[in-house]
Amino acid sequence: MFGTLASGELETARLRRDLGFSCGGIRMEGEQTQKLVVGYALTPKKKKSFLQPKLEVLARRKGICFVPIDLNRPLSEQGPFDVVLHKLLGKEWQDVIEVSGCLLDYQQKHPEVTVLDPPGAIQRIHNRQSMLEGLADLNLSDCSGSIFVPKQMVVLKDSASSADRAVEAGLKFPLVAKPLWIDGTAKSHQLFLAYDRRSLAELDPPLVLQEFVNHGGVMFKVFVVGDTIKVVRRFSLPNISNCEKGKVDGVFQFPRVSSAAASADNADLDPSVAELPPKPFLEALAKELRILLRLRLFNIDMIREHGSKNVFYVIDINYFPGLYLKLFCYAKMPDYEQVFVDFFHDMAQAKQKKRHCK
Ligand SMILES: O=P(O)(O)O[C@@H]1[C@@H](OP(=O)(O)O)[C@H](OP(=O)(O)O)[C@H](O)[C@H](OP(=O)(O)O)[C@H]1OP(=O)(O)O
Ligand SMILES: Nc1ncnc2c1ncn2[C@@H]1O[C@H](COP(=O)(O)OP(=O)(O)O)[C@@H](O)[C@H]1O
Ligand SMILES: [Mg+2]
Ligand SMILES: [Mg+2]
Repeated sequence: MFGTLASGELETARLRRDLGFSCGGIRMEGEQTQKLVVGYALTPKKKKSFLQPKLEVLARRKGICFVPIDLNRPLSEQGPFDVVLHKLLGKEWQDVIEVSGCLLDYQQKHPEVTVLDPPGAIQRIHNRQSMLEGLADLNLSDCSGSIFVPKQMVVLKDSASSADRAVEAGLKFPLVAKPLWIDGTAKSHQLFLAYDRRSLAELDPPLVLQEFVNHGGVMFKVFVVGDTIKVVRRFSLPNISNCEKGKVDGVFQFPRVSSAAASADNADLDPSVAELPPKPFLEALAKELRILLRLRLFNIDMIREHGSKNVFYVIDINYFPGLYLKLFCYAKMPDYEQVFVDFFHDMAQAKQKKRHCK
């Protein structure tokens, strides 16, 4: 009956069968009455990776359903939605959000609809300077760790003169050069290591120049979905020794060393490098970040300063990242389907309570 389905698909097919689905059919048994309608505006790639059948099946059990938003029609003619979930980049969605005032009008007419997440808050982390603003001032003093952001400088034009400004700003080489804007294209992930000031002239602004922090070649990706936190280990750039700093000149592009395929969760690593950040610390950090960033769906890339116990640097923040890696048939964030269903279910409960209180 299930032919040669991959294990994940086999499990989903079984789920559908147990729930009374005909394979691929939509007959539903055992589903709750509809509790939450989530309208989504996602790229085809993101829809494919996020709306895995297992997520939809588990969601329907809780009365949560996902409905695609038609970008060619006004939002007000669609729905009604309880939640608008979006991650689109580029002009098409900006038109929906801002130019035609579509999403803003919709929000004003339907204040009860939750927009995940506010476009302005997402915009802030699409810029590698503003994404990290305010993090170093977070009040985490009574936790088992401390958080910093690497010293960095924005170069908007003429990277030749940036060398002097970088030295004046006290930045120490090597520097990681990152595109200032994140636009969902591969270009916004083209990063370089610059070992000396002369090599900066070869880089194309707008950029962020960020001090490289030795961290033992392992980084931590901390996923935040509402109140839930999950942390995974990924391989990262190795330390750069003083000897190498003295010998190497130039600028070098490096690949996406910490992508989902570079999981270090099962690697045998030096605990002083690979030990996960303390849970209370991550909980306190996520709580502060939800307030600072005004986001509920994001992840942060953190590195532990090499040789320290729990001195961490946040180097990247991503909005609602891809959660399922089709290539390896596994969720980048462990149990992401159940985490999201619980997240939306809690939202449905809160909305129901609010309606009853009126
Ligand atoms: O799809 P993927 O697997 O490349 O996921 C990207 C993430 O890669 P990773 O989780 O490290 O594998 C990627 O994470 P990094 O920036 O590489 O740390 C981003 O979250 C990216 O979203 P955006 O384009 O920056 O808004 C994510 O892209 P989207 O899935 O959001 O398009
Ligand atoms: N300041 C830094 N110090 C050390 N390594 C860094 C630094 N910034 C980035 N890296 C390395 O480059 C990788 C990608 O950087 P990141 O800022 O997360 O860009 P992206 O958004 O493309 O993931 C990180 O996972 C880490 O391996
Ligand atoms: Mg990153
Ligand atoms: Mg990123």
